[in-house]
Amino acid sequence: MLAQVLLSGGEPLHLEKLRDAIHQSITGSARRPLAPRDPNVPRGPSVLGKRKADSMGAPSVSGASGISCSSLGATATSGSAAHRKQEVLEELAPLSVEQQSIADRVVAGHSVFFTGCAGTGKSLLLKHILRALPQATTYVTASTGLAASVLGGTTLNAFAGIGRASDLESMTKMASRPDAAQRWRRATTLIIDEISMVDATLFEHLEAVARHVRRSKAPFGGIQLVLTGDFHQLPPVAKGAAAMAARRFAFESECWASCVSSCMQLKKVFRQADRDFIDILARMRSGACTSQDLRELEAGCSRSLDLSDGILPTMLFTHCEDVEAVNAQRLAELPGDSVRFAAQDTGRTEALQACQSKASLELKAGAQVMLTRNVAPGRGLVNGARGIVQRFCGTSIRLPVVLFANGLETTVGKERWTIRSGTAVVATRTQVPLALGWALSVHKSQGMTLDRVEVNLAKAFEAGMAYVALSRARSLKGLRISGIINARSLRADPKVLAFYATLGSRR
Ligand SMILES: Nc1ncnc2c1ncn2[C@@H]1O[C@H](COP(=O)(O)OP(=O)(O)OP(=O)(O)O)[C@@H](O)[C@H]1O
Repeated sequence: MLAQVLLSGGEPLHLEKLRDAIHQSITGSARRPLAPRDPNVPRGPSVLGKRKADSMGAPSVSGASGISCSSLGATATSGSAAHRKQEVLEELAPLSVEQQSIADRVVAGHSVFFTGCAGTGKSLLLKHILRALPQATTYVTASTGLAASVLGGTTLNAFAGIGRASDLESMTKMASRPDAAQRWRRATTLIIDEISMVDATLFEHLEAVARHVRRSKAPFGGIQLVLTGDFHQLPPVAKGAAAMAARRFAFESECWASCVSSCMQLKKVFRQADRDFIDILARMRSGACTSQDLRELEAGCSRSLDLSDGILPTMLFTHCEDVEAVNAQRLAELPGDSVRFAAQDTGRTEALQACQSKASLELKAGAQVMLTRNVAPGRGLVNGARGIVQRFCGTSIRLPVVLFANGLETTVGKERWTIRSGTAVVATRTQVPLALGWALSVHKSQGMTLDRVEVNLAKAFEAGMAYVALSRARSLKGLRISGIINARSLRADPKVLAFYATLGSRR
C-alpha cells in the first residue's frame, strides 16, 4: 500500500524527526529517504534518481536548502470545506542522462558551471541538486530576487551581507559582521542561479571576500560553487552608456578559471517539441537568425491567439512601465470593487525584496492572475499557472476563488514564504500567492515557461532580450508577436560566442 503523509507547521528539523519516527514505526527501519546528506560524510556517487523515486511514496517535509512551502489553505471548491494545512514537496520530472551526469559531478564535490539554451532543464536540475546537498551548509542564491525566491533562497548580495557596497573594502567590512561572517564560514556550497546577470567585478570581489572571511587561500575560500544560467540570455544590468561599456560577464573575471573546475552544457530542449521552432530559437540565441526566420516568425505569429476559454495571453514587455500600465489599466477596466490583500511580514524587510509575492495585492472578480508559487503540483497548481478570479469567498478572511486554465476552480488560500540564509529564517511573508497576470517584464519572465504569450519587442534594447522573450513559449501555437522585433535585441554578444566556443573542449 502506498501512503503519502503531508506534514507542516513546524521547524524543518522537527518535521524531519517526526517523519523519521513515522517511517520507522511503519517500516521498522531507520532509513531516511529524503534526509540531507551528512556534510562530514565524503561525497559519493549520486543517488538523485533514487531520492526522487523515494519521494513519491515517502513522508515528505519541505524541500532542502530553504524551500519552505507552507500552504495555508488552497482548497479545491469541490473538495472538503475543512481548512487544510499541507506541506507540498514539488513533484519533479526525473533527470535525463545528461542532467544526471552534471548532478553526479556536483554531488562529487566539484565546482561546476552548467549551462544550456532556454528550456534545457537547468532549473529542474538545480532543484534536484538542492535535494541532494546538505541543507545546513548549502546556500542558495540568484542574481535577481525573483529567481532566488523561486528556489527559496536569497539574492547573492543578501547572502554575502554586502548591502549596496560596491568597492572591495566596504564589502569586506560588511561581510565580516558576525551574522554575515557566520554564513560565509559555514558554507560548504554556494549556488548562484542566473549567473549571466552577475557582473565580473562583483564575482571577483566576492571571491576575495570569501578568502578573507574564511581565512583561506583556496579559490573562493574553499567553497564549492554551483553556477548556472545561460550567458546568451540577459546580461548584468547596467544603466547608462559608461556602465554598459564597463560591464563584464562573470566568465571574464580573473578568478573564473580557478573557481570553476567543470563547465558543462545541456543540449536537449524540453520546453518546446516543435523542431522548427527549436531551430529558429537556437539561431536567435547565437545571433544567426536569418531574415527569413524573422519574416516567418513575424508573419506566422502576428495573428490573434485562440482565446475561446477566456484566458488572455501573458503580455511580455521590455520596459516595466508598460507592464504596470497594462496590468493597472486592465484591472481598472473591470467593473466592480477591488479587494486588497495586505501581506503579514516578519523579520528583515529587505530580505523580502526577494519575495515573489507583493506586500499589497489588489484583485477584482474577472482579474487575470498567475500563481506565484507551486501550491498543489499534482492538481496543476504550479508557479506560473494562469487563471481568472471568479469571486471572493469568506467573511472575516476573504479569499479569491480562481478558475485555472486546466479547468480547476479553487479557493486560493494564503501561503507563507520563508526566506532563509542557510537554516536561519530571516523573514517570512504570508500572502495570497497570486500576481496580476496580464503583463510581465521580459526580465521577470526569464526562467518561466508560458503556454500562451504575446511578446512586444519593439523597444527591446539588450542582446538576448528577443531570445529570452520568445523562448518562454512552449509552442508557436501559443505565441503572438505584436509589432516588429527590434534588431538590436537579436545580436549575440561576441564575448559570449567566444566563451561558448571554448566550452566544447573543456570539462
Ligand atoms: N528531464 C526532464 N524531463 C521532463 N521535463 C523536463 C526535464 N527537464 C526539464 N523539463 C521541463 O522543461 C521545461 C523547461 O525546464 P527549465 O525551466 O528547467 O529549463 P531552463 O533550462 O531552466 O530554462 P531557462 O533557461 O529558459 O530558464 C520545464 O517545463 C521542465 O519541467
